[in-house]
Amino acid sequence: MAAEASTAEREQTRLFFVRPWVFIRGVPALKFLPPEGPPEIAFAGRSNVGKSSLINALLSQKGLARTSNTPGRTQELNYFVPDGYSGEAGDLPPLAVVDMPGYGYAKAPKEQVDAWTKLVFDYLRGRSTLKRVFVLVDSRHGLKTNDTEVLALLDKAAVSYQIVLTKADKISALAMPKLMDATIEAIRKRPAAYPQVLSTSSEKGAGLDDLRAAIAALAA
Ligand SMILES: Nc1nc2c(ncn2[C@@H]2O[C@H](COP(=O)(O)OP(=O)(O)OP(=O)(O)O)[C@@H](O)[C@H]2O)c(=O)[nH]1
Ligand SMILES: [Mg+2]
Repeated sequence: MAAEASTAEREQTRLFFVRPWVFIRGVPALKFLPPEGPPEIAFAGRSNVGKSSLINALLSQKGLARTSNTPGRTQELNYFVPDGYSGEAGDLPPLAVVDMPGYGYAKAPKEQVDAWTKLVFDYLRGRSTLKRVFVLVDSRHGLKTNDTEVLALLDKAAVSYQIVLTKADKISALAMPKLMDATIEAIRKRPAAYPQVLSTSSEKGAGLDDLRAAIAALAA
């Protein structure tokens, strides 16, 4: 259960998310990253878990991040910032949100999968301004081996991460508490894991306010 937020905290969160956000840059390789400076948060997870959909739902902007039924939709590190900032040196936003290519998609050509995986892993372990990685896990599947590999990498690099169980509307109300308990147990001893696990549905809007509050707190 999230701690009760004060009225001031709730107002800060609302103001943060009420403004429009814009796409500023797609990064196909690390040398194209924007200058390091503002705090960044990233959405990582297996292909098709709902990373781009969750960003759109959080920012209340359908179509901002491109989504698809077909895994492998997001192919670059896509940067989103509040409107009015270019993200260039001297015009840095209070926070950048990064949508990432998914990992674990076996059907794309091998060179492409290898390139995405390298990009994702290099970014996750090497970006000093990365405040937290939200590792999204499909509620129907739970943590898989390649998720655990990513968690191990983040533990090793000491990058804070938080698990978000996505597509909560796809499992029964009875199954969710069990999955939640199993997930909390699975991360209990992981050094860089944030102990609170969130569940969301981009489709139904569930869990979004808790995630927004977590993000606004990271930008403060
Ligand atoms: N029922 C339901 N479907 C969802 C939800 N979130 C995403 N989806 C669907 O899942 C599919 C994948 O969503 P995306 O947001 O494109 O997933 P992604 O993780 O960004 O995928 P890649 O960029 O390919 O790695 C789309 O068909 C979405 O409509 C949700 O909360 N509930
Ligand atoms: Mg995507």
